[in-house]
Amino acid sequence: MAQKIKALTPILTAQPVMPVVAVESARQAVDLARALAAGGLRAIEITLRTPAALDAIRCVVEEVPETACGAGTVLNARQYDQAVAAGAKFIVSPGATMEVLDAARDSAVPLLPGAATPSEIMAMLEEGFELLKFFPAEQSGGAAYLKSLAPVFPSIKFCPTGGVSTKNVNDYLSLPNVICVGGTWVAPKAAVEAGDFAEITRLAAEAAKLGKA
Ligand SMILES: O=C(O)C(=O)C[C@H](O)[C@H](O)COP(=O)(O)O
Repeated sequence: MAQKIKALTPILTAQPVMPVVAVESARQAVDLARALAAGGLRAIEITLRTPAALDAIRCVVEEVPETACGAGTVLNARQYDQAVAAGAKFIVSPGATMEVLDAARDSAVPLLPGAATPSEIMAMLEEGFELLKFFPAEQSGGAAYLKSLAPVFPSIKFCPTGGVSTKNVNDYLSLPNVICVGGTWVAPKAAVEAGDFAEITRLAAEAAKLGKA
């Protein structure tokens, strides 16, 4: 098994919801990670979609040790290595390329690669990856689509991300092939910009109570 399942599983099973965030500064990321952890969400995916992301990962790893800080939107080996150097505990990719899979094989830091179709899932199985991100979840067919994959791919567990919200989260979490979900709703941009971290703690606490973990 190329995937470091033993390292990845505890991170994905510790909480039902993985907060996916894009941060403007390292300070904002630290405040956010603390607010989420206070609500019971102690893993966070900081996407490499802002210039502050790598610095943010570095600071969260140092200053919020109770949080498992991962890097998201990792699209190539260079970003994989940069995220690992920043201290990321796990790497998330919206899809999967041979380059990213090779980077994962060479690293102690586990990868959650993305897949959305049966052929993509079969390619991941061939490469030894069984914990997958399902992205973009809602837009690709949602919980009904994932449910139909379960009997065909019994060994695969997904983290659906993209369009998951309080409205549909239970549809996903009730499926046998869902290990957790990813989403931005627990850290809304407006609350982050307003510095309303109490609201984020409240949303995190609500999310932490959902089924699964
Ligand atoms: O950049 C990535 O690799 C991502 O994972 C993108 C996220 O899945 C979406 O940002 C989810 O956004 P929501 O639909 O608001 O929950």
